[in-house]
Amino acid sequence: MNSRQPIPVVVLSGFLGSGKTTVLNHLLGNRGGTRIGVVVNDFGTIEIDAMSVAGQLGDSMLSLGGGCLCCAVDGSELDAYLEKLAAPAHRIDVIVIEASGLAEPQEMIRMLMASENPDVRYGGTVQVVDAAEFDATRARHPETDRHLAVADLVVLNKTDRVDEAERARIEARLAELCAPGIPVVGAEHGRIDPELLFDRRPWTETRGQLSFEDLLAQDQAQGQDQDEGACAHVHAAYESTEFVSEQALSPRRFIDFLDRRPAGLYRIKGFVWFGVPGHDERYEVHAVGRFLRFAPQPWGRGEARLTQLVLIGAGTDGPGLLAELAACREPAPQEARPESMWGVLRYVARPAAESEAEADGPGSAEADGF
Ligand SMILES: Nc1nc2c(ncn2[C@@H]2O[C@H](COP(=O)(O)OP(=O)(O)OP(=O)(O)O)[C@@H](O)[C@H]2O)c(=O)[nH]1
Repeated sequence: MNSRQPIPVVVLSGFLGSGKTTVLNHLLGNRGGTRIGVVVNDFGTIEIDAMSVAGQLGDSMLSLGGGCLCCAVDGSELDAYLEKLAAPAHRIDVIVIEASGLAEPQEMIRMLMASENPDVRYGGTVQVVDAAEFDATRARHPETDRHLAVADLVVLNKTDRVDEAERARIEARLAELCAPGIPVVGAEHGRIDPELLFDRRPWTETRGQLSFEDLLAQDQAQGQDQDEGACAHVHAAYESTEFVSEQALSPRRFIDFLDRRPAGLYRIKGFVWFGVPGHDERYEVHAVGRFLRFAPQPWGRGEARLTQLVLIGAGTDGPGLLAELAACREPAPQEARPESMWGVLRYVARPAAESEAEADGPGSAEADGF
């Protein structure tokens, strides 16, 4: 007989680049004694998100790349993952699924509610919203409103990138789009109170605005589209291009490539090796819309020097992008002058206190890529 309480499974969703991995890393770094199991679902086959959280977790993380978990129609794949994490040996208190930035949370909820695994139970959906991209994301993908409607908690992230008035406007809009009484928590860099997730009595127990029947009805409504081969999911409109290079990239040519990136190329993430003397770190890169950031990090011990990028966009020319990136390769990076890194260094995030102090100073908008 199963004497354990079922482990709550929380779905962490949100559009591309909204800050899901950042929230997850914050939770992992502030979990106290709580043991978190994590399932990461990367849209591309290069598991950038998984790499970004792996350091903190060891064997209580499972990653799935190459497509959206929400497309696993019968949920057996997800069930298999949850079963592994729920094994008593892991002593997990809560499982968080970081959905891909293009996932349909309703599908994941449906699968979790339909799961026959007695060791887990659906524990709610957290929807991460990028305050700076709020209107742009809704305009491009009206489906995101549907995602807000099933959320049990909304994290309005990147509040540092909007002013008070804009934040108030977004909050008012969110109150209309979410189910009544759903909390909207503002956050900078995903810093939310972990208690919101680890509470023994999760918020969903009192909300429950979405029944299993509702989800089945939604499914049937979508079924017709799917029969016709027109997947109703957001990600049907998006394609992912992946670039890997063992050769260093020229910082100047790469910045030039980024400056010219087409509007449809909505998200770039990964790690770049420039190999310029004095800058041999691995540079994590994030582009979300026109926003661009680099973060230098040390290479792992024995880690191969490599550039790995995932580019996600709508109507992008994959082979063309790959050709442009191939042209950024630099066969002799050790001969490059340190100044060639200046273009990259302009986009390196400064520590929070420093960037707050300089927020009104010259160049801060430039560094955000505006
Ligand atoms: N200015 C600012 N940047 C943020 C904040 N939160 C996250 N970011 C940055 O936004 C970028 C995307 O963050 P991620 O956490 O990778 O977003 P994600 O939702 O996991 O992205 P996908 O997995 O591609 O959907 C990174 O450069 C983060 O450092 C924030 O509150 N303020």
